[in-house]
Amino acid sequence: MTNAAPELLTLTRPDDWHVHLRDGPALATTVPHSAAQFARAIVMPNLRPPVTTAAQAAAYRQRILAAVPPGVRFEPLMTLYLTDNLPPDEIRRAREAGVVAVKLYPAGATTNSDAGVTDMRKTHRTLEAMQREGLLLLVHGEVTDPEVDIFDREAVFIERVLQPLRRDFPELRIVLEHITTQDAVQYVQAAPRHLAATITAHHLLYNRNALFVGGIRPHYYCLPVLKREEHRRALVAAATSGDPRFFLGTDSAPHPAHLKEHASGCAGCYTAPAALELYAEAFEAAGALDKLEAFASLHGPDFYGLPRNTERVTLRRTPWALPSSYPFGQAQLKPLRAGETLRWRLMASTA
Ligand SMILES: NC(=O)N[C@@H](CC(=O)O)C(=O)O
Ligand SMILES: [Zn+2]
Ligand SMILES: [Zn+2]
Repeated sequence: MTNAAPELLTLTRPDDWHVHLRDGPALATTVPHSAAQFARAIVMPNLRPPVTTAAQAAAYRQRILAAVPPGVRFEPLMTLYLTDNLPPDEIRRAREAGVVAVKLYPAGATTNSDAGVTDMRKTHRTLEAMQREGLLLLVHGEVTDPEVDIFDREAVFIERVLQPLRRDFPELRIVLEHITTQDAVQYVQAAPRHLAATITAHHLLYNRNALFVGGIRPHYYCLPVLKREEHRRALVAAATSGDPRFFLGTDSAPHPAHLKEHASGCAGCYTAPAALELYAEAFEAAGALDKLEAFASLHGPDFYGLPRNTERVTLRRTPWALPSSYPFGQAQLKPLRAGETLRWRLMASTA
């Protein structure tokens, strides 16, 4: 196998179906990184305050576009943040403004989720409107019940929240974001239709040991938190299986380095600058580089009902050192694998 491994890997230009670009001066760092890697990205709405109206989404989109480097094609796909009182009327306005999806954060589940949903029943009329207007529901799938062990919160969410939700809204298209467990893989595989999942590069590459190698390592801390090796293996098997219900979503989630290296460090891994390289590493380790294109570039647009990209990109097997940090407004931003050598490198894309 290894001596047949390719030096170059060319694929349809990929998209990122889950990314945090943040706002303000952060966009000068995050947007060029994502635009160098991806043609389109589903932009998460967990700003402060969150993006809850069509008008806010349209304005945020313009700020993102203003940060795209000249000559680069990058299309931000906008989302709204579901709250207990997002009016059903806003869904039609959102669709007309080009918003493609609404994001469910259980209140308190993750970064900037305090405005999230406290009780699903409060959202039912809005979910009906989404089902009618064809907007997707994107889900941070963890319960917040402090009685539930943090490593079980995804599995419990599926049983307590997702299962009833799918029964009540059978025509709603749902993406279970950044899945981390074998339970989630099996649940998605068992669903006949309208359910898919994104998988991050870091959950394909690491298990929970990575958080504690030689001391606590905050740059490996994200939510949902890394899980046991058996779960990582289930994610790799799903991503490399060719099953169209699994596709790429980096969940690249930048935080200033001083707030990650902190007594109460923020959750989120910044992977955008080398996202495709990290996925290639995970697929290569599984002997499945031939499955990367479908996962990274084909399954996502197919599920969202959007055209596939026509440009191609090339990855080259050549060692290079990832920078140890980037400027991030007044702060520093440390990517996952800061200063380390990567095996693959993305070359410029071609038409
Ligand atoms: N993944 C994370 O750990 N953090 C994300 C939020 C999220 O996607 O849950 C963030 O916005 O920082
Ligand atoms: Zn999340
Ligand atoms: Zn996220």
